Amino acid sequence: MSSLTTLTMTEEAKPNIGVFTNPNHDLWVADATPTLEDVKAGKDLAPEEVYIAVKSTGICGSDVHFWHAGCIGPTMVVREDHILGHESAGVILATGSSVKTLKVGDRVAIEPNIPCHACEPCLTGHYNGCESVQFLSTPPVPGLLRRYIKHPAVWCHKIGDMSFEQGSLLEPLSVALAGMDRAGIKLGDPVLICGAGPIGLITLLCCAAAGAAPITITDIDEGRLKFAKELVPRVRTYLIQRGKSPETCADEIVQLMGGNKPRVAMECTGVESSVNTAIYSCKFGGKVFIIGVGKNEMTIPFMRLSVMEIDLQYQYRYSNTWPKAIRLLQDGVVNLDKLVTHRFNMSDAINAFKTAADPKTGAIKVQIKNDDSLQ
Ligand SMILES: NC(=O)c1ccc[n+]([C@@H]2O[C@H](COP(=O)([O-])OP(=O)(O)OC[C@H]3O[C@@H](n4cnc5c(N)ncnc54)[C@H](O)[C@@H]3O)[C@@H](O)[C@H]2O)c1
Ligand SMILES: OC[C@H](O)C(O)[C@@H](O)CO
Repeated sequence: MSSLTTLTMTEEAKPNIGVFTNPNHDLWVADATPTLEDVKAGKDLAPEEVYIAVKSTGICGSDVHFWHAGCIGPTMVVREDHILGHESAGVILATGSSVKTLKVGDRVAIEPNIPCHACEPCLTGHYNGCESVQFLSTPPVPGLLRRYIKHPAVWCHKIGDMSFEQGSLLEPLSVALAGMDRAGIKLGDPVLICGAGPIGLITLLCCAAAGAAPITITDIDEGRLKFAKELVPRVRTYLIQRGKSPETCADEIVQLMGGNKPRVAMECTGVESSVNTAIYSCKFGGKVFIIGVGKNEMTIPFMRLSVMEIDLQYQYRYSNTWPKAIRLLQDGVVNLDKLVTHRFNMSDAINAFKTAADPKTGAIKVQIKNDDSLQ
């Protein structure tokens, strides 16, 4: 049996809506499932599932990309009406009969994946490699930009009294933490971060917390570099200028780092020239760790990697990072408060997306709130 409190539903009793895109690059807000009636009735709730009132959702660059480009790489393609969003937190409205870990009213962050729990990557703990994962907001799986969703309880993480906004930022923090873990960044490592978007900035906060020194961050946008400096005053910033070769940029970055070549370059743009700048910057035996996603094929300086014994390593989403991410926020080791620059109501989602997509707005992380919970 599922359970539901009247109190929560009175507060939440609005019909379900979602933020959609389609192959024509339209963006609109319309009715979505599950319906309010189904949620109220606890209908179709499997024993291991919960209904959640989504309170706050961050817009990710990939949401904008699905809207503007209709795809990410050759496999993630918008082929029909599609709901966006995968950075969310909310409140439990109902629990399925076998759910023991969550109760109605619990505040949770939603890990937006449903792996199969049966394939080799799942069985060896690397569920980000699940061969049949349903990743919410990657087509054709509908995303979280809705008022209500149904999700397996096991992929909901209790956030205590953390704000819903902070809860939703656990998703990009998870991306950065997966990178930190596998890149093996240590106290005193000289580190280069390429790209000062949300992922680069959160990686910067993690590198600073891990004691990397010196740290340099690059971007083509001066505003984003200024933001990075306000976030972590000790970071050195390097503006990538059009027409400068990756070799020249790399030389200037190493000079800026006092002659210290980075042991690790965290690549957070997915842009070919930036990947190459990272490769030319690194020390002998260093590592270029690539979080950014980009073109299907790229030209990279193969022999530079070879003669410098530089490892090239990649990241795909995350696994097992959320409990760690929650601890880091709760203990103040990483503070993401400043990242949210703009807030919109769900009914105003179109303007939220326009703001997130326009570099002139200075937006870093745009949040979409449910109408009754604008803070
Ligand atoms: N691997 C994963 O699992 C994973 C998860 C989340 C995001 N991503 C990817 O990580 C990347 C960063 O995400 P984001 O949300 O911060 O994106 P974003 O687009 O907001 O940030 C990218 C930043 O890179 C800057 N940039 C562009 N070209 C550059 C260049 N040549 N040199 C230096 N900086 C340059 C942009 O100005 C921007 O500030 C994206 O490619 C995103 O798709 C990957
Ligand atoms: O953080 C998760 C990423 O944004 C997704 O993998 C996205 O790039 C495609 O769904």
